[in-house]
Amino acid sequence: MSQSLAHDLNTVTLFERLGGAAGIRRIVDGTVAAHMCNPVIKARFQPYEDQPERVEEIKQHTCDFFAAGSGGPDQYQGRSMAEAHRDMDIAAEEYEAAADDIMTTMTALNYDAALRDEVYGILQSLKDEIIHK
Ligand code: HEM
Repeated sequence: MSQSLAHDLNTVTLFERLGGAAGIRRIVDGTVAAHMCNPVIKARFQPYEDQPERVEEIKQHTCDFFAAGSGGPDQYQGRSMAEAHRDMDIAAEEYEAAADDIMTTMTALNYDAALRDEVYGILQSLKDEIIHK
């Protein structure tokens, strides 16, 4: 067996370890629900409460973003992170609150600490594109 085929057979992508599209959807649903009651950032998301179609579109884009970035088959069709968040003036404290909501949701869904740390590292790598400087 060639080296690269052996490698492909042994590599389980992050997408698969997150439980594929269904796992990512559960994380995104739980995280959006957590954002809606997180005192640091809820004001950012509450205006969308009466726009269920827009919420669904944002959730779909977020699912695709994580799927595309973790080795899944989906294409991301939304805006770049810098473009989507540029005009929001997001503070570092808000960024940490959003990342905490993702970690809390992953804990509630029984993802282990190693997987949570891996996702947290990816989130940190996006920070500069999202917060206001
Ligand atoms: C690593 C952290 C984050 C990721 C990966 C992320 C990801 C995304 C994605 C994929 C979208 C959809 C873009 C589109 O539909 O074109 C989005 C939209 C949005 N994000 Fe984030 N985001 C992050 C952090 C934050 C933070 C910290 C806030 C505010 C506290 C925030 C507030 C929003 C809002 C309000 C929208 C809707 C924008 C609109 O309707 O135009 N995001 N985000």
